[in-house]
Amino acid sequence: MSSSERSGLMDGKRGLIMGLANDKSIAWGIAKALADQGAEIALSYQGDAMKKRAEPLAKELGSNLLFDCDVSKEESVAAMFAAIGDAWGKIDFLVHAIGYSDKEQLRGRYVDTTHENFLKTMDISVYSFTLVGRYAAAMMPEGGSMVTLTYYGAERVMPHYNVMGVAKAALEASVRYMAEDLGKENIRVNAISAGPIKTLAASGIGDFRYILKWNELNSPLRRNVTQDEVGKSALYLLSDLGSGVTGETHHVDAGYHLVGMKAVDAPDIDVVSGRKDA
Ligand SMILES: NC(=O)c1ccc[n+]([C@@H]2O[C@H](COP(=O)([O-])OP(=O)(O)OC[C@H]3O[C@@H](n4cnc5c(N)ncnc54)[C@H](O)[C@@H]3O)[C@@H](O)[C@H]2O)c1
Repeated sequence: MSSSERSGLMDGKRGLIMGLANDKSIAWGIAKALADQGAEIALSYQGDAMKKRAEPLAKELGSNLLFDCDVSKEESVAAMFAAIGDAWGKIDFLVHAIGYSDKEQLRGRYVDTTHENFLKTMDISVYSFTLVGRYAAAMMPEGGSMVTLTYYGAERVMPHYNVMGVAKAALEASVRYMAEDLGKENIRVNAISAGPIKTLAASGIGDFRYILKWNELNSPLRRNVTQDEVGKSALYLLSDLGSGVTGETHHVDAGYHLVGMKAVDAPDIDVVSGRKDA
């Protein structure tokens, strides 16, 4: 949706979007879609390396609430929410677009996942949503809406997704439990299951170009989705348009999740070239 189609769906709403790495981030696609509709946005990134990319993006949105927050440290999360509380008092929405696993283990066999990486992956990719959801809910006295990002590798085995698939399955389950816990407070909790998109995090997954090409050739829409399309779906879930929806995992993947086997008209491809000459 361009600003010319602005309908003010998010006028008067304020919230936090976590997981900004650069302008390819899904967090950025969502931030743009919400800002276009009038939302006031606080943003978070992690670590000095991301700061120089995050600062101009925050400026572009006119946001002066930009935080360096490491979700594996509760004191970092607490400090950020305290600062947002000082500035705004309350919030209406939260976006969690954060995931992590050692990229050496996003190839090869799942069964070889180390204990250390299993725990770290679960901490950053699963527990952190529960943690920030708890802090955010405390700042939503009149209700609100939360969205996290997941992937089809939670439901089916995907090449190289390994421990991230196990983590995303746990994340989707935690969305359902959080939806029940917070529903009585008029807080909705949903996940968007996005199709593959070329981002910093995705580049750590083995053979990602092959996965991208396979989805493009075999999804019902015969293409991949964009960060802007994920942004538009997040707008639906975070605005009043999604008022009756909670506990849902909503696929924004050009329909790939319903596919059972290679499309008859799709060319076969190989991992090395990305596409085999028939
Ligand atoms: N790109 C895809 O193909 C795709 C598909 C489905 C779901 N997702 C999910 O979307 C979300 C956003 O990823 P993205 O693809 O936009 O990539 P990205 O690299 O732009 O974003 C990932 C973010 O996670 C943050 N992060 C990692 N460890 C952190 C920590 N300890 N504390 C705070 N932040 C931390 C990074 O700083 C980064 O901003 C992730 O949950 C990812 O699994 C991505």
